[in-house]
Parts: sequence; C-alpha cells; structure tokens
Amino acid sequence: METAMTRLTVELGARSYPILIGEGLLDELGAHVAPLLKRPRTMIVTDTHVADAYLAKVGAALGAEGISFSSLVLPAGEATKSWEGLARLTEWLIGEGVERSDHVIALGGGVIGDLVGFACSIVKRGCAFIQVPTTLLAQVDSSVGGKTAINVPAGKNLIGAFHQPALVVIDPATLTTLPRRELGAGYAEVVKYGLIDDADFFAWCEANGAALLAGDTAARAYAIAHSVAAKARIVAADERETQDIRALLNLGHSFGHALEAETGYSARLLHGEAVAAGMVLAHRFSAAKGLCSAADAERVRAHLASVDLPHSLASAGINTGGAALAAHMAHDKKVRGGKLPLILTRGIGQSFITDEYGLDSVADFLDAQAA
Ligand SMILES: NC(=O)c1ccc[n+]([C@@H]2O[C@H](COP(=O)([O-])OP(=O)(O)OC[C@H]3O[C@@H](n4cnc5c(N)ncnc54)[C@H](O)[C@@H]3O)[C@@H](O)[C@H]2O)c1
Ligand SMILES: O=C(O)C(=O)C[C@@H](O)[C@H](O)[C@H](O)COP(=O)(O)O
Ligand SMILES: [Zn+2]
Repeated sequence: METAMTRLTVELGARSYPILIGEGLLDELGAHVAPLLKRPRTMIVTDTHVADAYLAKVGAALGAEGISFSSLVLPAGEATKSWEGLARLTEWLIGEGVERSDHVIALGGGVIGDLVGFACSIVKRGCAFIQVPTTLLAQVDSSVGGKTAINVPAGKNLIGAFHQPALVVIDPATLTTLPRRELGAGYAEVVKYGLIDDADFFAWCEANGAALLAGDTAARAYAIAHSVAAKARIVAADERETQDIRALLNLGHSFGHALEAETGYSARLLHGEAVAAGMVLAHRFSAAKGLCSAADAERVRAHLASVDLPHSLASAGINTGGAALAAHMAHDKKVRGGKLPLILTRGIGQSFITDEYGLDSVADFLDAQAA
C-alpha cells in the first residue's frame, strides 16, 4: 500500500522540484528516485548516527527498485561542514565515477545536506542531488531552497553556492530517533516562520510547540508542511536573495551566526539554538530602537525559554563583549556597500530588512545585553 503523502513544489521554472512529505516514505524512496536516474545507480552520503539508524532501510528501498549504490559515512557534527569534509567527499565522488546526470543522495541533517549540495555543485561542474532530511531542522528548512555551503574560520557558510536539489523526500518517522536537544534546535527554525510574517503560526507554536517536541505526530506533520510551504514560497520569489525577500529567512541569523563563530561551530551551541537566541536579540534590538513593543520581544523570549531553547546571551553560554560579536557579523554575506542589513521587526510576524543601524550600535546593544 502506498504511503499517504503531501506533495509541494518549489516553483523555479526549469529548476522546479517536488517536496514529498509522509510517514514511512523512506521505505518507498527507491520508487521516487528511480524515475530521475539515467542509470540504476546512486551514491548515498550520510553521517555515523544516521547510518546506524537508516542506511540499511534506505539501501533496501533502493534495492527493491533495482538501484545499486555505494555509501560514504562521514563523522556526525558541524565540523564535517568544512574544507576537510568537502575534500573527502568530492574525492570520494570522483573515485566512485560520479556522472553529471547521477543523483547523489544526502541522507541526514543540515550538515550533510549543505555539504553534499555544495560538493554536487562543483564536482564535474555540477551533478544532481536529492535531499532526504532526517532532522526536524533539515525537514523544515535546510533541505529546501538550494543554499549549500561549508564553514570557514572567518564565518558560517562563507564558501558555498546556490544549487537546488532535484527532489526532497521528508519522512517525519525519522524524528522518533532524533535526540530532544536536536529537535529543539529544529523547532527554533519552525518558530522563525511565524516571526517572519505569520503571527497566527507563532500563536500556533505557542499553543502546540511543547506537544510537538514531546512527540505529537499530528503537530509535527502540520509544522513541517506549514514551514516547508512557507520556505518554498519565499525561495520561489527570490531564489538568490537579491530582492530583500529571501533575506527574511535570515531572521535571528546575523546574531546567531556570530554566537556560533564564538563557540567554534561546536556542540556547545547548535545552529538552531544560536538562531533561537539570535531571534530574541533581533526582537530586543528592534524594541530598543522603538520599532516594536517590549511586550512582543518578551513574548518571543518567553516562548523559546518555555521549550528550553537559549533566549539570551547568558543562556547561550556567551560572555564575549559586543565588539567581538559585532566583528563576526562584519563577515555576513548580506553585507553590501560595507553595511550589514539586519532583519528587524515591527512586531510578531512583521519582520523587515534595514541597513539603518551600524555595527557600532549593534555592539553597544550587545554589551548592554551581556550586562
Ligand atoms: N541550507 C539551508 O538553508 C540551511 C538552513 C538551516 C540550517 N542549515 C545548516 O544546517 C546545519 C544544522 O543542521 P542540523 O540541525 O540538521 O544538524 P546535523 O546535520 O548536525 O544533525 C544533528 C545531529 O542529529 C543526528 N541525526 C540526524 N538525523 C537523525 C535521526 N533521525 N535520528 C538520530 N540522530 C539523527 C546527526 O547525526 C547529528 O548528530 C547547520 O550547519 C546550519 O548552518 C542550513
Ligand atoms: O534558506 C535561507 O535563505 C536561510 O536563510 C535559511 C537559514 O535557516 C539557514 O541557516 C541559512 O544557511 C542561513 O543563511 P546564510 O546565507 O547566512 O548561510
Ligand atoms: Zn538557519
């Protein structure tokens, strides 16, 4: 019997692709992948944790459709999104005889998805890839939209490319094995969609976030479909972040990426955790500048705190001065004409982009937050 599934499309003309969402889809992966292949062969890239839990299942699903595969299992964790990880992966793909028309499968969280996407954008000047996200974060955000990258010491995702996947297959059943801390990190990106432009969805998060994190499958299914639909709409409107639309997906990230840099892209602070703290800082900065009410900023902080996410510099484990944090922000990819546009807000669900505030003012604000 076929799995019940939701099908969305990222509308990008010739680069359009489907997003399939359904419990149990991993078991049917071969049937969805087969029509894309020029030869019955693929390469799976994953990490150690995901390989233990799902590589055999995915292999069986491909085998059932007569698709042979080889696999590369990389170390789990953010450090794999690096020059070393990229070198290892690209050399492996070439050793495996990857062809431009092959479809490499990224099976894992945002680290594997971002790394595989970037490798596929440059190997043989570009081959195809398929996202099979297994974390909440990757299912609601990173698997869709084609931002691919590695981190370098100067900053987060500074070396990368826009390279869209050919297909995204989301099986929320994989979340049953995901540790609670990782679920929380993904949930921060769910809340982000409410804060960008959807106050009703933020209210839904306030009412349902705890249940979602505790394992409510209906809440998870709703949050994934709603988030991915929002992301697909934004990406379709501004694929390469040139029109001040896609940049809204960066809400909380200019602050958050600085916190990640400060903690060395390590397990001390996960990406989603940094984004949670970053979204509180963006709202508080907006309140400090008289753009939004202090009550709205507090509402955001209170919800993230209620689900045990970092919601301040201190709870994110940061005691660095504002100038050092602002210095990280100077490398932000959104900088134009020497100015960093910030994603700020006029209230819940009313975010906007502005380059009115300089990094000096951000540094002063961060000093006050640390005090
Ligand atoms: N490209 C984008 O648009 C985009 C968007 C958001 C985040 N990101 C990037 O995504 C990365 C973070 O992704 P992430 O939070 O998925 O982290 P991750 O890929 O490191 O995965 C988190 C942890 O969960 C484990 N794991 C994954 N799936 C599992 C499962 N089903 N069961 C048990 N364990 C599992 C992994 O092995 C890892 O230890 C960051 O590098 C961030 O910059 C990219
Ligand atoms: O898809 C986007 O656009 C986003 O901004 C999604 C973010 O959640 C993601 O973390 C992204 O990688 C951050 O953007 P970046 O351009 O600063 O890497
Ligand atoms: Zn993010």
